[in-house]
Amino acid sequence: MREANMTADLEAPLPAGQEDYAIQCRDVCRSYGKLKVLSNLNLAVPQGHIYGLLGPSGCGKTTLLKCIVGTLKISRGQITVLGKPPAFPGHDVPGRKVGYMPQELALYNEFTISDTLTFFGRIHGLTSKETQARMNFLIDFLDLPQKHSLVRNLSGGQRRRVSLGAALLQNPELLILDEPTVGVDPVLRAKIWQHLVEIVKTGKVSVIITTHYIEEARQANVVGLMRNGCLLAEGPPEAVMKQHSATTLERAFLQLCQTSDQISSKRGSSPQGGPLENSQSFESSRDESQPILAVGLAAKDEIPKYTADWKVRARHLLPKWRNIAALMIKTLVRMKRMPFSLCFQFLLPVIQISLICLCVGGDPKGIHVAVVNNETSPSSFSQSLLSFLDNSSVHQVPLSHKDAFEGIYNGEYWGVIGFGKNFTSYLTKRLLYRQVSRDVVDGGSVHVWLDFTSKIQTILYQLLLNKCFYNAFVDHQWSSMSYLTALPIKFEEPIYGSQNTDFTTFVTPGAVLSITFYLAVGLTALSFVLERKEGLLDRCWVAGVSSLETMLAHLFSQLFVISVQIILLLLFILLVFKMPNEGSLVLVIILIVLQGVTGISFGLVISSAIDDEQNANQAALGIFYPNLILSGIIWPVECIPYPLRYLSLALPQTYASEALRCIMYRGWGLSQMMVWRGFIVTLGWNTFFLILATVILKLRT
Ligand SMILES: Nc1ncnc2c1ncn2[C@@H]1O[C@H](COP(=O)(O)OP(=O)(O)OP(=O)(O)O)[C@@H](O)[C@H]1O
Repeated sequence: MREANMTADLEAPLPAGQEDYAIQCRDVCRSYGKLKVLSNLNLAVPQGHIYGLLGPSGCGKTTLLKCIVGTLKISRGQITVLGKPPAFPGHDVPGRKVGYMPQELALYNEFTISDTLTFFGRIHGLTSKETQARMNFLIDFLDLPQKHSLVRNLSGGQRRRVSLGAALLQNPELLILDEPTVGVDPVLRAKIWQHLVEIVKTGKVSVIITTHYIEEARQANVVGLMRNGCLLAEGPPEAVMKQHSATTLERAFLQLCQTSDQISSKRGSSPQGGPLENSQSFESSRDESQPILAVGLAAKDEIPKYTADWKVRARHLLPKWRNIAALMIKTLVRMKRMPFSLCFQFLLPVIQISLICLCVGGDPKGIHVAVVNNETSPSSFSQSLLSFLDNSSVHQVPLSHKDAFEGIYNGEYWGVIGFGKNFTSYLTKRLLYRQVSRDVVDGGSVHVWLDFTSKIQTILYQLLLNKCFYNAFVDHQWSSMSYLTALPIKFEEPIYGSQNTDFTTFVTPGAVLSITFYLAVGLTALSFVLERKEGLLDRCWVAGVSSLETMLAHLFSQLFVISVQIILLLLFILLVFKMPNEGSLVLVIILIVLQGVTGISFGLVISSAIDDEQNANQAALGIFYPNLILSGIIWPVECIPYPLRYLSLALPQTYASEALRCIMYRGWGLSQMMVWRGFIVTLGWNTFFLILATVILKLRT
C-alpha cells in the first residue's frame, strides 16, 4: 500500500529505457576544492546486475558511490538511481530501497549486533518479527558472533560483516557496497559473492560493489575500470579481458592503464592532438568521457529533467516520527550502556550550583588583621568595640605600631586597626559636645589601614567594620542616642527582597541558566562531529533519516537529560540552599528548560558546522567566558559600558536571567515586561539556532 502511494507520488512514469538501469551517471564531475576527483564520468548499472567498480586507491570510487547515494553533491552532470535523482522528493532513495555499506565501519560501538540491526530495522519500517527473522539469517550467513556481543568488542573483520549485515537487512532493491570484503577470509568472501549472485538472479536487485581484490570481481556481471576519476572501460569481465587478450582481469586493467598513460603522454607531446596510429587509434580518437566497451546505450540516453509537485515536496519535508523514535531509542540505549557517564551528567549541575552557592557571595572568614590598641583599660571603648568584631571573620592580632605595619607591608595582614590612647574620652567628647578640636575628632576615630588590592574583600571588610560599629558597639553603649553617630540617611524596609540579601542570591538565577545552557551545549556539541567522522550520519541519511529528524531526535533525547538535571538543580537551590522563590515554580521550570533547549540547539549548530572534535570543543569553550561575563550573571549589566551593553542585551541569557530573578525574587508573572521579554528572547534564539543547525546539516549532507 505504502509502495503504491509512493509510486503515485512520483510525477511521470519513467521514460522508455530508464527502468533498465538501476544507476545512470552522465558527465558527472566532482571536486574537493581544487582537486578534481570525478571528471565527466559516465556509468550505467543495468537492473538486476552486479557492477564491480574497480580502480587503484584514490581514483575516486568512494567519492562516486557517495555521489550516487546523495551524501555528496555533484558539481556537474546527472545521476539517476532507481529511476530518479537521489533525494528527489517522494523517492525512496535515500530510504529502504537502498542498502549502503560505507567504507568506514559506521557502527555504534556501544550497540550490540542485535541493537544495530534493530536500529536500522526501525528506520526502514520493518516489524520486529521481520527484523528478527532477517537478523537470524544474517548472523548465520555472515558467520557473526552472538547477537548480544557488543560491537566495540568485535574484531575488525567481524565489524565489517555487521556493517554488511546492516546494508542487507531490509532486502533492498539496490545494494551499494564500498569494499565489503576487506578483512574477510576467502571462504566468507566467496560466500558473500555467491549470495550477491543469487539475489541479483531475481532481476529485482542490483548491486554496485567496489573491491581491491580485482579477480573476485570476475563474478560481477559488469565491471567498470576506473582511473583518475574516469572510467577506462566498462563491460562484462570476459569481454574486457578478451579485448585486451588478457587471462586475468588484473592484467586487462594493467594494460588499460598503460595504454591510457601512453595516450596521455602522446597527447602532451603532440599539441595538435591528432589521431594516433594503428592499434592506438581507437583509444586516442575515442571520447575520453566514454568508457571502452560501454555496457549499453544508457550512456548515450538522454536523462530527462524531473519535477515534483508542491504536495510531494511538502510531504517529503515533514519529519517521520518513526525515524525520530528510532534515533531517540538509539541515544537512550547508548546512554544506558554508559551509566557512569550518565550519572556524571546528572550530578555535574548539582556539583556546580553547590560550589557557586557555597563559594560565591559569602562573608570573608579568618582574615588576619593587626590591632594596634594604645588604650590599656579593659573597660575602654576600644576593647568593647573589638569584642563586637565577628571573630569567625576577623582574626585579631594585637601588635605594636611598628610590627603591625611591617606585617601589612609583608602581606601578612589585610589591615591594621588602630586606636589612640585617649580614644574612649575623645569619642565621648565627640558625641557629647557640638564643637570639638581636630585632635579630639582624630583621636576619637578608629583608624583603619587596608590592603586595597582585593576590592571585594576590602568592601566586605568595610561593611563588617560599619556593622560592628553602628549595629553593635553604638547600640550597646548609647542605645537611645545612637542616632548621633548615624548618617542622616535611612534605608526603609525593602520593596522586594530582604535587608540580608547577599551576592549569592543575585548570582544564583543567572548561574542556574548558565549551567543548564553550557551542560546542554556540552552534551550536543560533539554529537554530530563524532557521528559524521565515523560515517554514521551519512549512513543514517542514506537509510532515509532527514536532517530535521536527526535534529529533532537529538533535541528530544537531550531534553530528557536536561530535565533530570533541572529537577536536581531546583531541589538543591530551593531546598538545600534555601533560595527564595516568590513566583510561579512552573514559570521557573519552563524558563530553565527553554534555556536548556537554547544550549542544545546551539550545540547542534556547532556540531553541524564543525568537523573535528578539537575545534568543536574550542568553539564551545570559547564562547563560555564572553557569554558569562556579558550576560550580567556575575556583575550587573548596568555596569557594562556602551556599546558592549547592546551586545549583552542581545545575548540569550541576559534578559532570561533578569526574568528569572524577577519571577523568583519579585514574584512577577508573564504580565510583566521584564518576565515575558526573557521568554521571548529565549524562544527567538531557540528557533534561530534550530533552523540554522538544520540548514547547515542539510547543506553538508
Ligand atoms: N573529504 C575530502 N576532502 C578532500 N579530498 C578528499 C576527500 N575525500 C577524498 N578526497 C580525495 O579524493 C580522491 C579520491 O578519494 P576516494 O576516497 O574517492 O578514492 P577511492 O578510489 O575510494 O580510494 P580507496 O580505494 O583507497 O578507498 C583522493 O585523492 C582523496 O584524497
